[in-house]
Amino acid sequence: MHEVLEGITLIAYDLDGTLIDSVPDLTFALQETMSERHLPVPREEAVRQWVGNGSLVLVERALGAASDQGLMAPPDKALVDALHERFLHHYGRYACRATRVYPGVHECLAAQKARNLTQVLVTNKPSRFIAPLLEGLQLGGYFTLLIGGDSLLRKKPDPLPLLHVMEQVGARPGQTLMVGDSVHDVRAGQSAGCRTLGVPYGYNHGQPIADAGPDVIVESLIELV
Ligand SMILES: O=C(O)COP(=O)(O)O
Ligand SMILES: [Mg+2]
Repeated sequence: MHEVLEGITLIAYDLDGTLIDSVPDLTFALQETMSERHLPVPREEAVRQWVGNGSLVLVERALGAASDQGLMAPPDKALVDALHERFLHHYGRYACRATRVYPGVHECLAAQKARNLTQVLVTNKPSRFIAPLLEGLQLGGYFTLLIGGDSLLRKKPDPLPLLHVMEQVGARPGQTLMVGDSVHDVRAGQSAGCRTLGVPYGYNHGQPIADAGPDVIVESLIELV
């Protein structure tokens, strides 16, 4: 067993960029959203830099980038909100089209289940997409709790989602490991007093995850088997 799991009873996983590569479908939904308004469509490499703070911020970043490039007027709140609604609509239709589970994820989840560790999901993704995605990718059945970016009053990097899940399952911070791909996961984990583990293959706004200072970095979750 990997030493980072010593004394751990609860593992909280981030979703996008940690368990699944969802950027192709997020990109497609964002492209549909922008193109139906005749706005410039973003490329996948750009979207990869923008994911991490939930869907509203994703739409804001797409509009902000287009306006910074002089391709449109600065967006007002009404436009951001309207496009966010359309984004949610399109993503709801295509969330599982090209999204893939990263190597080692199934094996890791099955191994911790066999060890009787409690596993929960703490993502900034809107909660309505979580269960259908997990079902579609055969990842259902591992998680005791599913917390989305709109489930509680505040989302990562705020510690609230982690404090909530620890309270719900009766785990102390010292018994809890936060696993994620971005600085927001590491900050949330650190602020909640948890152990933190980073993966380098996801989305961290183009920065190495080491810069966020997690306790441990693993190349793949297979290392936790
Ligand atoms: O929806 C996002 O922006 C990121 O979601 P995550 O917290 O699962 O990485
Ligand atoms: Mg993530």
